[in-house]
Amino acid sequence: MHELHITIEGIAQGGDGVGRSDGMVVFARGGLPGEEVRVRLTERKSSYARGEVVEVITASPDRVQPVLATSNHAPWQHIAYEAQVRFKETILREQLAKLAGVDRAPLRPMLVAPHPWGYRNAATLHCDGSACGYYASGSRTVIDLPHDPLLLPALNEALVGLRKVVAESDAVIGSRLRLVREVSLRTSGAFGYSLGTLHPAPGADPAALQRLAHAWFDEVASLAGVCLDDAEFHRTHKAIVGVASLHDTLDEIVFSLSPTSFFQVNLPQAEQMLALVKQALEPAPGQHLLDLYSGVGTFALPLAAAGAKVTAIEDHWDAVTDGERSAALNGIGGVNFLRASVERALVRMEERFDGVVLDPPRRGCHPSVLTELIRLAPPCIVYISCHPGILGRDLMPLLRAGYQIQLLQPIDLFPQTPHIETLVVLQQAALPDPQ
Ligand SMILES: C[S@@+](CC[C@H](N)C(=O)[O-])C[C@H]1O[C@@H](n2cnc3c(N)ncnc32)[C@H](O)[C@@H]1O
Repeated sequence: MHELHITIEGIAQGGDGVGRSDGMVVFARGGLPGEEVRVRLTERKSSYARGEVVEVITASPDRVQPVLATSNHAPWQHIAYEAQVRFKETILREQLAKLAGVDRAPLRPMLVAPHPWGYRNAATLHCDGSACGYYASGSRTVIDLPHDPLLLPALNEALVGLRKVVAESDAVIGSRLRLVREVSLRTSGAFGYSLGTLHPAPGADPAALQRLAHAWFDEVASLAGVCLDDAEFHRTHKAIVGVASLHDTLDEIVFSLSPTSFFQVNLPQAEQMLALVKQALEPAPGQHLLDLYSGVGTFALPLAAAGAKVTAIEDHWDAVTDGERSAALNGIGGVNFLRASVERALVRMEERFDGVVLDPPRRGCHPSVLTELIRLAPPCIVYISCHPGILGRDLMPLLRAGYQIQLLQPIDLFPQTPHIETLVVLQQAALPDPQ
């Protein structure tokens, strides 16, 4: 493949270094601003090209020795943590200026992570029969990863146990990791135990899966259960052995969590985010709040615990069941979960809400959701986004409708990766004084 010698001038959303060659923009994976690099091209279009840095000729002072030899799931591990934070702030500022025309917004400095490694409480690893780890950059080749430094220690303990069982008991299990195409792990920081889920490979022998689950469970003392992802019945995750759900705490609320429900992976940082949501919405008796894309009620339950009535909308079956179970477990009465898509549920709503939390998946909101929100006209909206470009796109209609940004707070939920989480507090502009 063709190679180029370029100087990296900036950093793009997504994390690649950006340079130029003969007027063409080059996105260089692994390059840092200020560096002179040699890039091997992997894709070439008329106006831009993409490639991989294969040699750093002049290194940036922000470059550090990577912890892992290769890794697609920690693509910023070669950047010093302070510089990661700086780059994320720059990308966020640029994207909001470009896509939402927001250039004088009160962008606060990033809330940095106290633990830039060893923070994740959940992960899904791919298995291909001999390797268990993550995909290599831009391919479906699984890179074997015996120890993942992004994970909480209990999850690495579970992974070590799985490998030992597979290595030692090939005869018992029958067919090594080819039995499973993925392994999901979730651990409870509060209670110190974990849950494993096996996603079977096509045609995997059910009896061998059972033997693998039991052997893994017996090997790792902190595993409270091993579940089977039953792809034919998406809504159920049966425990092969032990329990099929786990408890963890956030804001002193105990959450019941099924293997597939979304839950924040970096809980110390999620606590900071929740504190900002509560500060913005000031939940109190007499208020009615709306939590859109509510998951298991990460925001809805603490807001209801503070006395507000909360309507929570979420379309994932298990997440709603988890939310309802957690409300009962904590004696929180004021929350009503609607198991529905936000797009469909909002159209039918007529109530007046005192505030809204909006935490969509990476793709952001369907335009109709923003139109309906504008119709409902809550005085305060807290938008939580994991993609600055999509955030810029979704802010546009809200700003045009008269909302103003009160707070723009990036929170580093995902150190060692280019993912950028941002919390935006929007207030309806005051109506003109009739005098
Ligand atoms: C980024 S997560 C946020 C969950 C929750 N707010 C939290 O912090 O844990 C987005 C959630 O939206 C849900 N979701 C995705 N699309 C949806 C839709 N169209 N309608 C309702 N829920 C949806 C997903 O299942 C997921 O639980």
